[in-house]
Amino acid sequence: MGSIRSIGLTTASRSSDGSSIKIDKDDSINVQVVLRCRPLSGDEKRAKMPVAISCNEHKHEVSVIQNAANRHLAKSFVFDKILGPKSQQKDLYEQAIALIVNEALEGYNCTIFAYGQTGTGKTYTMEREGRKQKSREFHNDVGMIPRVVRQIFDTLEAQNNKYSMKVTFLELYNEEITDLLVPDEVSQSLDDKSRKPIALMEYGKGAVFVRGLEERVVRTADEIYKILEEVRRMLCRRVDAEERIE
Ligand SMILES: Nc1ncnc2c1ncn2[C@@H]1O[C@H](COP(=O)(O)OP(=O)(O)OP(=O)(O)O)[C@@H](O)[C@H]1O
Repeated sequence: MGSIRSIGLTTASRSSDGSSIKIDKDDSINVQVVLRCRPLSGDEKRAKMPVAISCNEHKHEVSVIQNAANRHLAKSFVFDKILGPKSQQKDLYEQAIALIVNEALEGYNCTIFAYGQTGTGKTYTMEREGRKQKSREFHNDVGMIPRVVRQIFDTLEAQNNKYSMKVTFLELYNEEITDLLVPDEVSQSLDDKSRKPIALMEYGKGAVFVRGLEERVVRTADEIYKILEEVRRMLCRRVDAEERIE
């Protein structure tokens, strides 16, 4: 069972003449499912594991190979978009993510999440970090979250508007919500009364929000990268501590 980690960005943007941005009140929900197939890993290749799928990006179709010897295709599935094993992070970003970020900046509520069985590439696709030394340039394998953060700030700065931004960062695991912006040391030192309750609340029409999450005001993309790094380290420490207990 995997966990869901969600980093939330709340932006309020105001044009230079002081009028606020227009938000379309259309409640319709538009869901797109993009399938990304990762290449075989080094270990899988060494173990001579057969390739189990065949991607047709043009037809938006993936076929499951039932018999690897004669490449018999058992079943095909159609998605809104397919990215095959040769696809790069940049391809996914340009073809499926950048547009959603533009919509979020126009005032729509948008969510991007990765879903899949363990080892399928969720962390690689979403979180992978890495910038070339002393440069704004990303390495090729940098994931979606750092790219989204950069696009948001680049767009807001280019518009020369006033804006404010807050981030939240939570983990949902085994039906429990953990606020990742409250360091483990702090959360363990609080007594029950001082601890902010974290609950998933509904407010009409199926919309939900998480009450009691820590929010941090951020002014630059680097401040968000620092938070991501801080949380990544905290999670590594947590995994180490759990392994020591086992
Ligand atoms: N598109 C890709 N290209 C190259 N390597 C990839 C790709 N996707 C994933 N990998 C590699 O496959 C391995 C598993 O990926 P990852 O850890 O991202 O899976 P996950 O879905 O997050 O797994 P878990 O649910 O267990 O956390 C990693 O070594 C990662 O570097």
